[in-house]
Amino acid sequence: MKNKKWMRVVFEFATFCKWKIFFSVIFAIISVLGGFIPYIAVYNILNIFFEGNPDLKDIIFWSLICFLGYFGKLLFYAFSTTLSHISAYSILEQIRLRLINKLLKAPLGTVLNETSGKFKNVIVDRVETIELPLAHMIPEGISNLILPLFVFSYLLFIDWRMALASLITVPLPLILFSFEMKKFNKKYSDYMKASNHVNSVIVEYINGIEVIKTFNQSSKSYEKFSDSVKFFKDYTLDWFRSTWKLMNFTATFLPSSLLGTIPIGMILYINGSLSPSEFVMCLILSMGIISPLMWFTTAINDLKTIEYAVNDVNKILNIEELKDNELCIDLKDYSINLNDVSFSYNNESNAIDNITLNIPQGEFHALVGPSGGGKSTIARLISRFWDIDSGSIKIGGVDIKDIPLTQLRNIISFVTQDNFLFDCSILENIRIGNSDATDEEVFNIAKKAQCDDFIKKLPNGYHTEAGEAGKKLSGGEMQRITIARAMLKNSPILILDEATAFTDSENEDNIQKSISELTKNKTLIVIAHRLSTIKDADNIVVLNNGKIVEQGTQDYLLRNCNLYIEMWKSHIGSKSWAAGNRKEDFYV
Ligand SMILES: Nc1ncnc2c1ncn2[C@@H]1O[C@H](COP(=O)(O)OP(=O)(O)OP(=O)(O)O)[C@@H](O)[C@H]1O
Repeated sequence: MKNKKWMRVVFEFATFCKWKIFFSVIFAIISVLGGFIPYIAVYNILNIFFEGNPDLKDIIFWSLICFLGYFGKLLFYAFSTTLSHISAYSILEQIRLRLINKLLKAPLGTVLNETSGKFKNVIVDRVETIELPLAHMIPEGISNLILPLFVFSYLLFIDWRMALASLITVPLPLILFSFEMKKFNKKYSDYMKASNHVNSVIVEYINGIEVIKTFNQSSKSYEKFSDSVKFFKDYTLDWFRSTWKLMNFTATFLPSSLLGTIPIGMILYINGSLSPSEFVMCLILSMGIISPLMWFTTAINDLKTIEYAVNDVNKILNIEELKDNELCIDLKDYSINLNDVSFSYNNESNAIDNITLNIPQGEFHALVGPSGGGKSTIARLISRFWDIDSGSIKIGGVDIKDIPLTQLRNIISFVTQDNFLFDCSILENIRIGNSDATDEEVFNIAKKAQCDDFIKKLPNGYHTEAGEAGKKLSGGEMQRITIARAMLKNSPILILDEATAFTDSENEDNIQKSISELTKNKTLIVIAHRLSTIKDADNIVVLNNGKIVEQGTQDYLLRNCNLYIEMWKSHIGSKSWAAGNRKEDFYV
């Protein structure tokens, strides 16, 4: 979807419920007609009185007509608003489904690069702001536009001079209002910026509350928070102050049509060109023209709200999707080949520079090197979080761009240090790895992943909710649950990105046991800072500044690669330091 105008986008989403919208419009028009009937009835009742000798039957008859008109108006208004609300919520549902679908099809890297708060803000909050105006636009817009037109036409029919007199208060506020509207777009855009800033500061404040308290930053960060809240209040009040005189003048002067109809009506009545019933009727009708039109002053604001929300939605819908294939491809094996691969995140410097790497099926390869060397980037590119800029990445001899994304996701398991648990039971959290797995299979896998013992100790065992359990689980235990999940998935290629990064040695031991179960007979890529965890790898690739410095077995690297030797020494140093300076063998 290119940068379409926001109204077109709304219409596009509205097409699938077009009949509901159509009938909402029809019912709104019928409701307006119903609302117009009392005017006719009142005119007739007035005539009966002014003609003298009023007949009670006629008055009751027109009163009933009046009542029926009101009843019809309310009934069809209810039908119209019901349909318009159903349509609005259906449109919201469609927008949200399209957004979620887009996040699935967009490059994972692009999604992860954005803060989750931003997506949540658009998908939940901004989309919600569309509902109210959208649901009320049809019934209220139609009745507030068509009813005054009918009333004005009826007024014209009774006496065209009184019809014009009823508009006497319109020109001045309209001219002043149109001047004010010239500034509206800019003011609204600044208002939205200030509002978004407050939102982001609040989200940052809540997300970072632990750091704020730990580092005793409460007064400083509170200042940032209170400043932005104050700025928002000041801006909104300034805008309000700059317009309140005009708005109040418009709100009181514009609907005062009696200022025109009473004096002109008096003159016409005295001249004898307006009967008493026509005079009274014109006064009543004139009061029903302008007030409904005042609704459009608030509708301008509502339209802007929709415009901004739809534009935010559009930004997400415009994210370029990864090209995908439908048909599953036969792969000869699960080897991985990177051939002359280069990739840059920002089109400036290459995070990965002309990397060539062959990982035969079933082998264990490790990526090591200083921070920022490109280890995680290689892992993400093999999983196709992003498409590479040049070269090729093949699995089983097939370019990963030609492998359907669902197939690629099935053959690769990516275990990172972010142990995300969904808000469901531990059992279901593990079952995410394979939704067809039976409870027994989940229990067995949990045993292999060294999870069974601690899960059983939770209040409801495997049925404990992850949120409740999360507070009682250590980082290492959560890690083993995600490893169990990956074991259940049982995909032929495994990527472990710093999987043991933040665990103590006791936990590391358990994790190592679960990892060795997980990795049996798999093509394995491990990114690790703890070199002891990858010392048995078939091949260790040392990366620095996006390039391969050297590769080989641990023995080979300890003899030939200075960078690896330095890394190994510092690893051994930190290990022995952690163990109370007990010197360990150089080869652990
Ligand atoms: N999402 C991103 N957007 C932009 N640049 C990125 C992104 N992720 C990484 N980089 C940059 O790419 C380069 C390689 O980063 P990468 O995360 O692959 O290194 P690494 O070797 O895994 O580092 P570490 O050991 O610290 O995790 C770095 O210069 C980093 O700043």
